[in-house]
Amino acid sequence: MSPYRNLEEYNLEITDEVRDRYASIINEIGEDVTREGLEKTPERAAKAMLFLTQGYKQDAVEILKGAMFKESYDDMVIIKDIELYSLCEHHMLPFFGKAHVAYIPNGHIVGLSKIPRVVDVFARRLQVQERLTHDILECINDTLKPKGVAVVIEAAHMCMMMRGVQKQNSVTTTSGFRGQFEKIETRNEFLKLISSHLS
Ligand SMILES: Nc1nc2c(ncn2[C@@H]2O[C@H](COP(=O)(O)OP(=O)(O)OP(=O)(O)O)[C@@H](O)[C@H]2O)c(=O)[nH]1
Ligand SMILES: [Zn+2]
Repeated sequence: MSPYRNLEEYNLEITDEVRDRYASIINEIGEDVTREGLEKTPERAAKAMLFLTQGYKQDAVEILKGAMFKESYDDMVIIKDIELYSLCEHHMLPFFGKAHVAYIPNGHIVGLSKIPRVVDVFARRLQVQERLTHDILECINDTLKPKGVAVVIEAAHMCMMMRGVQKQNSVTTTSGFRGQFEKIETRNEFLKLISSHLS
């Protein structure tokens, strides 16, 4: 089953303007938007773009606040290998990979599923990988107010693969650390755990 819910569930509506602009682009590149295979493409493309940028309409703080529970557990919580798909703001081409997120609770834990949801809220916007990393980091830090938070993102950028420099195997890693993760031992423990296949 697809991990993604359908568009209707998100209550997204495309506008005629977005659809018509996709039609113009298709014509401009030398295609015939009236031929059978392309007839519905402007609408599909508009829907896809709306889906991929739905993060602008979502509130990551509300998502976290809705599932914070008082709990005295104060060791590291790691959610690793969260798949993410975003769009680079320079070319509007995908970059995709994995996010690894950890926090050390400070009186509250958060529903586990909310961390990947927060990743999606910020990933489904026009982004650069660095800002995406910090958006996730600062949102968790400011809302949950943990003793520490860490975010690592590893991603491949289609704008570097399909075009431009055309490098197929380069992966970009970005990271951010706050609170106790600024201490080298805590940071190293986190980095060791996300690179382990057993954790
Ligand atoms: N730092 C950063 N750069 C990114 C990201 N996504 C794409 N880029 C880069 O954005 C830059 C835009 O550079 P420009 O020289 O203005 O654009 P360009 O002529 O299309 O560049 P090339 O990709 O080198 O052909 C490129 O170097 C991309 O690799 C990202 O998430 N973070
Ligand atoms: Zn790009």
